[in-house]
Formats: sequence, C-alpha cells, structure tokens
Amino acid sequence: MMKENGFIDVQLEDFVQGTDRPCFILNEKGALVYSNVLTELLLKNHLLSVDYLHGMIPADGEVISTIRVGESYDALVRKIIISGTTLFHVVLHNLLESRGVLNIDDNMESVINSLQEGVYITDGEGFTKKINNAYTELTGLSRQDLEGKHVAELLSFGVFDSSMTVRVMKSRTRFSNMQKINNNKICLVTGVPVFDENNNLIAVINSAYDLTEMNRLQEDVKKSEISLKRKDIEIDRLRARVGQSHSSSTRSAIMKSVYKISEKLADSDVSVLLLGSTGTGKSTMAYSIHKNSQRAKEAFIEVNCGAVPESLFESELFGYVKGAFTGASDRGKVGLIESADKGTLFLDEIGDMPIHLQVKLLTFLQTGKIRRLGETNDRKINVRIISATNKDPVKLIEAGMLREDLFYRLSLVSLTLPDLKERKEDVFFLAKDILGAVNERYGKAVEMSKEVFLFLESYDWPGNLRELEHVIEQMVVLLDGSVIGVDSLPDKIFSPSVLKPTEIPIELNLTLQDYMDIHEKEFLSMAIKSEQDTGKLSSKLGIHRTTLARKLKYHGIK
Ligand SMILES: Nc1ncnc2c1ncn2[C@@H]1O[C@H](COP(=O)(O)OP(=O)(O)OP(=O)(O)O)[C@@H](O)[C@H]1O
Repeated sequence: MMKENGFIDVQLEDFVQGTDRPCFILNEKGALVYSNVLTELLLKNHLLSVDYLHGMIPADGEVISTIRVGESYDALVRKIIISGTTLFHVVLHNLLESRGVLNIDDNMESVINSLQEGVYITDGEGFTKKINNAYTELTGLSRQDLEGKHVAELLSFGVFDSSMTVRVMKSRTRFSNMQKINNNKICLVTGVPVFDENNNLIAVINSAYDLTEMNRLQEDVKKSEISLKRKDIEIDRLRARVGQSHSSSTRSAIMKSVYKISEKLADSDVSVLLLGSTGTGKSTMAYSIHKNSQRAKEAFIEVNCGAVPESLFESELFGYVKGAFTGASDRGKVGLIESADKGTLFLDEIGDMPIHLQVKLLTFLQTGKIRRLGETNDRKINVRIISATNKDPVKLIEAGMLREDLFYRLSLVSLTLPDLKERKEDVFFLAKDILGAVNERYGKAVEMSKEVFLFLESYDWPGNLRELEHVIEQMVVLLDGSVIGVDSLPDKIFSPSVLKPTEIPIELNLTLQDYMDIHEKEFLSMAIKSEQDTGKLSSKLGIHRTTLARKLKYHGIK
C-alpha cells in the first residue's frame, strides 16, 4: 500500500485517480502530499482551499473512516488502518455527503425536461447532477458526458468556455452572461444558487438560452429594414421622377412639347410607343403616364423584353395552369398581362420580343382576351399598353424583328424623347435634382462647384440621363471633401477647351471673378500643355515664375 517513505502504491493510486470524487492525502503536519486530478481542479478554481483540508485532520491523528465512500473503497481505507501507518492520514472525502443534498424526483425531472431552455444543474460542490433534453440538444453532449462530472473538469476539457456554476458558487449570487457552449453556440446563460434551510449551497441551476435563432431573426429584421429602406428610396425616386415629368420642370422647348403630349396621353387610354436613345427616360415617362392616368392606383407592370429568356417568355407573359408543361409549378402561374389587369403593361425593348409571341400579343390587343398555357377558357383582361424601343422601329420592321401590324397597333401615338445633348438647357437643373437625390440616398450634403456644372453642360452625354446620373453618383461616392470640383470630373468630361463664354447659362449667377477664374484656368490648362517648362512659360506669359506656380496650384493644374 503505502510505504514508510511516503510513496503511494499503484493500487491506491489507481483508486484515487479513478474515482469521480476529490481524493487527497495529507501528512500528519497537514501538508497536502497527494491529490487526484479532481482535487487539483477544485483547488485551482478556488472551490476548495488547503485550509479547508487542514480542518479535515482529526486532532487525535486518526484516519477518518467515518466518511462514506464506495464499498470497494472502504476496504482500501480499512487496509490502511490495519497497516497502522502513522505517517499519513488518508482522507477519502465525499464532499457531497458533507453538505445538504439536492433531490430531483421524477416529477421534477419531467418538468425540467419539458423546458425549452437548456438546463444544467450541479450540486453545491459543482458536480453535475442533471441536464435536460434541451441541454443535450443544445450542446450535443450526452448525459454520460456530463452527469457526475465536476464542472471544473468539464471546464478544463473545453466543454464550456467559462463556468457560470463556478462564479455562482464563489459569489453565492445569481449571474447572467453570454457563453459559448461546446465551442459552437452562443447562449445566454443564467446561473441561480439554491440554498437549504441552513443556508448551505445545495445546487446551482443554469439555464441556457440559444441565441443563434434570435440572432438569425435579428439579421432577417435588419435585412428587411434595409430592403424597406431601399424600396423607400426607390419610391422617392419614382415620386421625384413623376414630379419632374411635367412641362414646367424643363427649360427645353422640345421637352415642353414632349411633356404636353404626355399629359394628354395620360388622360386617354391609347397605346403609346415611346422612342428615343438609351437612357433618355422612356421607362420613367411610361411610369409617369401611368401615374397620371386613371389607372394610377392599379398595377404598373414593366417587362424588359430583352431580359426574359425566350423559352420562358410565353409562360411569363400569358401564365399557365398546373401541369401545363414539364417543370410547371403545381399551383400554375398568373402571367404578366393578367397581373397588369386594370393597370398598365409596359413592354420595354419591344423589338426583342420573339416574333411568334408578337402574333399572340397582337391577338390579345385585338380581342382583349388571353388564355393561360394549358387552359381552355379565355380570360378578359383590361390593360393599357405602353411600349418602348431605343432602336428605329422602321429598321426593326425591315430586319424582321418587329411585326408591322403589331407596330401600328402599339403606336397609335408615338412619342420621341430627345437626347440630352438636344436639351442642354436642362442639364444644370437635372444635375441639381440628381445631386439632391444622390445626397439623400447616401446621407450626404455634397455640393457642386459652378465650374463643374459648366463642364457637365458642355459634355455630349451619349448615355443621356442615365449617364448623367451615374457620373454624379460616382463623383459623390468617391469624393473626400464636401464640394465636387473639376478634379472630381471623369476625364471624358474634363476637357478645358469645351468652355465657351457664350454657353455659360445666366442661371449660374457667376460673378466677374468666377468668369475670369474659369477662363484663366482654361487658358493655363492649354498653355501648360504646349510649354511644360514653367520658367519658359512664365516669361512667355509675362508673369513671374512664382505667380505662375501659384496660379497653377490654385486651379489644380498639374
Ligand atoms: N426627368 C428625370 N430627371 C432625373 N432623372 C431621370 C429623369 N428621367 C429619367 N431619369 C433617370 O435616367 C435614367 C434612365 O431613365 P430610363 O430608364 O427611364 O431611360 P430609358 O430611356 O428607359 O432607358 P433604356 O432605353 O436604356 O431602357 C434612370 O435612372 C432615371 O432615374
């Protein structure tokens, strides 16, 4: 067993290390000479103190044998007594037995198991007494993994990242915090101490609430908020567009007449074909006609004919009944024409609609009836059609991309939106409106220098309104300060020679100094290109070299 020199034999070592109770051996002076892993963990976590162990040594120096241990261990203890060792006191101490005991009966157990939160209960010493089903689900740990084990042991194996139980045991008060359980789930863990009538701590009850689901829900809410915000922005944009789409919002004579016609079109129900280059505002105009018409409260369905895959076009446009074709949805599908019933159907890029569907569309326009794919009955649909193309319709007809009969049907009235370069007098106002909208979208208050407006007006805008919008948005997004200056302009727009005094609109309210600055800058930009040596250039210009350098710096000319 134990040798005179104080070594412990293998049999006793196996026993003290194998037991799930804290075992320790003190010599007669009260020093700890041997302890098992569990005792070490308790000491390390300050759940057991050496002073406490000292208190366990009886005054007469006898081995404590009154403390209950397992049957087989009893024999070992007795053996030690028989051996008459006086060098060592062996204390096989069942700490649980020394204090109050927590009883969990069957009823209590079913209550615990019915809870949605994970429940983890230890006795007053930190030994796991009970876990409920939710806890095993939450942690992926089985009852065998946990029950009977000391919390310090589980902690050292990384089952918990911090122990609420240890905290509650030390402080004897309730605690809550976020904990990572089994390196996986983030949980809100609350530990509550339970005392017996003598104020002994008999249990710590932890409840763990999985926050993963709640976090996911929060994420969803955040996403919906963002998407709502985007929709709000889109609605504001559309509102702004509608607001702008009337004759008083333009300085251009061509646009004034376009808006006049569009106002008349809004009052009627005729089919309209909108023509104009890309980005001139055809879709915006179509929406504006709808919104100013009697159909305003009904649907506005926009179909970009160039974007719908040919194989799906017919079913998208006309809808289908269940089982109409392989791969059709079980519930059938309402087509876009039907969705626009009582409202407006806007067919953008009409020249991209497959020719066989153009025939079907024409039939619908003539009869006002559609039939979903796989259906035997007709449905009467009341839709106003607005269509658009950025190509020349005559060329489309010649190329066999647009049926002539459909073209005539769609273009009872056709309206052409001018290129932006044909309405330069509007650029200043459009740019101001767009800047306002972009500022709102990004929560900024960026301003634009007068010079920038001049450059914007001088550019030809092949991409029309869309390009103007993109350029302004890009400058706002990339800007470091709060005023967009000429240095923010894309190269394609910044060309010093484009400025002509006669083209500067009076609305800019420029001072004489502004005019002089603009022309000085234009002149110096050109001059430095022909003579890069500033010494030579300054003498050519008859000014001092430092004056030239200052002016170049002032105008941002490199
Ligand atoms: N009156 C307006 N004021 C400010 N921005 C406008 C106005 N009209 C249109 N826009 C903007 O210009 C861009 C292009 O407009 P829209 O999509 O209506 O042009 P489109 O002619 O239909 O283009 P495409 O031929 O490429 O389909 C849009 O982003 C729109 O917001």
